[in-house]
Amino acid sequence: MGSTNESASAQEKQPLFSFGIISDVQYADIPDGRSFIGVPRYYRHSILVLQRAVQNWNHHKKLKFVINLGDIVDGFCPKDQSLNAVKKVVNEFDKFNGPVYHLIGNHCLYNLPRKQLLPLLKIPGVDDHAYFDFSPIPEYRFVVLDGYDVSAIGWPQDHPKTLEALNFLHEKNPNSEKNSPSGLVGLERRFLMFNGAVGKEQLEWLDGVLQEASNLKQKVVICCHLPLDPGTSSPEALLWNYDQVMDVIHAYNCVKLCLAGHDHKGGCSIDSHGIHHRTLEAALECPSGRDAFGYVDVYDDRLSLVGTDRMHSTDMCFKLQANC
Ligand SMILES: Nc1ccn([C@@H]2O[C@H](COP(=O)(O)OP(=O)(O)OC[C@H](O)CO)[C@@H](O)[C@H]2O)c(=O)n1
Repeated sequence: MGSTNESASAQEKQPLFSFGIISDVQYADIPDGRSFIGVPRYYRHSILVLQRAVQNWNHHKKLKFVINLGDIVDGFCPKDQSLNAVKKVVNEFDKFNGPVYHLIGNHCLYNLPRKQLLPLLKIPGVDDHAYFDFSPIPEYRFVVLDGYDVSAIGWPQDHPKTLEALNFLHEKNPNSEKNSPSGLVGLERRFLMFNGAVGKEQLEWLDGVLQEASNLKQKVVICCHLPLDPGTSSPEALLWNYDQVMDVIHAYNCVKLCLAGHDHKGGCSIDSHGIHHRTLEAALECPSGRDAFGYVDVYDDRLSLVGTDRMHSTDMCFKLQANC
């Protein structure tokens, strides 16, 4: 009897706060198409998904902020329309009655260079980097990683980061088309041009942030466009140095969830240290009338993703036996 009452009262517990989520809108004013492997993509419809998401988030009334996990405009957007397309999507996000935190993705960088993109997305990074953190309540901290810190896209062609990325790809991927995983085996299939890495300085910054969060007894949610755990993603979508990033994260006990986009089908996993990983289903892959967005209720002992339509709901307890 007691346990029934206890579980009823646990379910009635109010969240500490909630936030909205969406990923891979990849809007473009072009006809429907398909991904390289043939999955349908609805470039014009995706902005309607975003509009319905914003309506839903505003209707909720208690969402503290929204996180966009990246790729707001598709690489097939005609380049003379890129700026207007980015502004158009940002304008839709701005209809949310609260702050919106944007992450950059590869498709954003196919359209605009970092220098131009970051101010449009109001990303508070330094020196054209797109990593930052914020603390919506004293008990929680959000860490946004820049997965294209070392990357062959977005930086000027002669930039040291571009050269570092090209050298890395040359070493790791023998194909002349560096977006092709042909011949690469297992997790090596992540060494593709449309991915990137977290650089040394950013790794040191992450370590410092997690140290500080631990000292403050804060729980941490990591956000990165590129997934950080092979259990939640195809090998082709992983961050090049996901293992180095996870080594830093695993040195502390404060991280509870890693959120990602990029691998459009979505996924979830719990890693060897009990950290939840959740890759979000893409707005771009919603046919007419379908949706993929959600919000997360944050508690002191769990995070509960409430998904709409194609975005699955996921309850993420801070224990190994979480329902995922
Ligand atoms: N085998 C492949 C796959 C892709 N490409 C080309 O790479 C560019 C980016 O691909 P795209 O599928 O558009 O990237 P997304 O960020 O939307 O999705 C990431 C994946 O879902 C990760 O699993 C594009 O130009 C493709 O044509 C390729 O050449 N070879």
